[in-house]
Amino acid sequence: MGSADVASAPASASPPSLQLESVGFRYPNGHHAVAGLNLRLGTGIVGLLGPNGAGKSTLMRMLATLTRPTEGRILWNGTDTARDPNTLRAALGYLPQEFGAYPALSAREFLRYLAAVKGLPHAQTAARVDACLDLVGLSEARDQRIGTFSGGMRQRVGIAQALLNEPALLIVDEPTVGLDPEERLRFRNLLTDLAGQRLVILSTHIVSDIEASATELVILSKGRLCYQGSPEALMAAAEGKVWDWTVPAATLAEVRAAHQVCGSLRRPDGVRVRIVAANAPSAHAEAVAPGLEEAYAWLLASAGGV
Ligand SMILES: Nc1ncnc2c1ncn2[C@@H]1O[C@H](COP(=O)(O)OP(=O)(O)OP(=O)(O)O)[C@@H](O)[C@H]1O
Repeated sequence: MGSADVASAPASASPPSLQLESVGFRYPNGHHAVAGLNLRLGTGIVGLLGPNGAGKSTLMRMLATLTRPTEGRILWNGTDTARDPNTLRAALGYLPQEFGAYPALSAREFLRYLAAVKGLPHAQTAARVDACLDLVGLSEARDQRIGTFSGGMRQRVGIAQALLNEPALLIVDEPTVGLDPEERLRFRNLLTDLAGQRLVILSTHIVSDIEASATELVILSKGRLCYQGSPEALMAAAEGKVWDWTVPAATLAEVRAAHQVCGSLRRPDGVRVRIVAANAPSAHAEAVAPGLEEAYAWLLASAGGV
């Protein structure tokens, strides 16, 4: 199988459907980390965004069937994942936040080992492993020990292992943490290539990770859904709420204390700040078209969830 086939052809022929009905999760200490989530997701790249502690990892672990919701139901193609986790697991590729690869093994050895653990038919393993390594751009390095890899290369090994079973559902948790800008860009492009007929759920608190790729956004704040929809609609909702204002450098601390500043740029005539606010912070401030980062900041500010 060529790499293009690997990229575009998940195991299941029918389009994926993931449905959450009033899903919640309460930790044993009583902390309600996720509450009342209703979602319907199909093919595409879903960016799951939220500030630290919003409940993203808790949700990802429930979606990956590592924990069960303490409230509500998660349905994969109509099957309740609490009653029958194996239907979803057979279709799942998962790259957790902490991905442990064995540094003493080569990428190829490691993937062959995982293919055996995942129960892939032995006759197909060698070709499948090489196709997955090819897809993530590690063909040339496949016989090198993982211990010698950069952070970005290790993350690509993580994606390759998640693709072994041709998943219809690919879940990736905070994949770009610790990567340099070039590796981040490469990783983002890879995820875009992988979308095809899959549902890819990418959790992050970094807006630029999903800016170019997400077809849909799911935004959590304090365990609750505060937005589901397209990036374009989120930006449209912030229209007229983003301001460009040049202030004297000496007043910057004061401006930061009084307003929500989501960017600043030093200029010879002062500091140009980007502010999200319902009304103009000054008669000298000018409304500008919101970027996704600013629209996200506006949503969180207006939801009181920053
Ligand atoms: N084992 C646990 N017991 C109790 N509370 C927990 C536990 N794990 C996480 N939490 C709490 O649940 C909430 C959601 O945590 P979670 O890790 O899901 O958030 P997150 O959005 O993934 O954040 P981050 O981006 O920091 O990983 C947080 O308030 C966190 O402190």
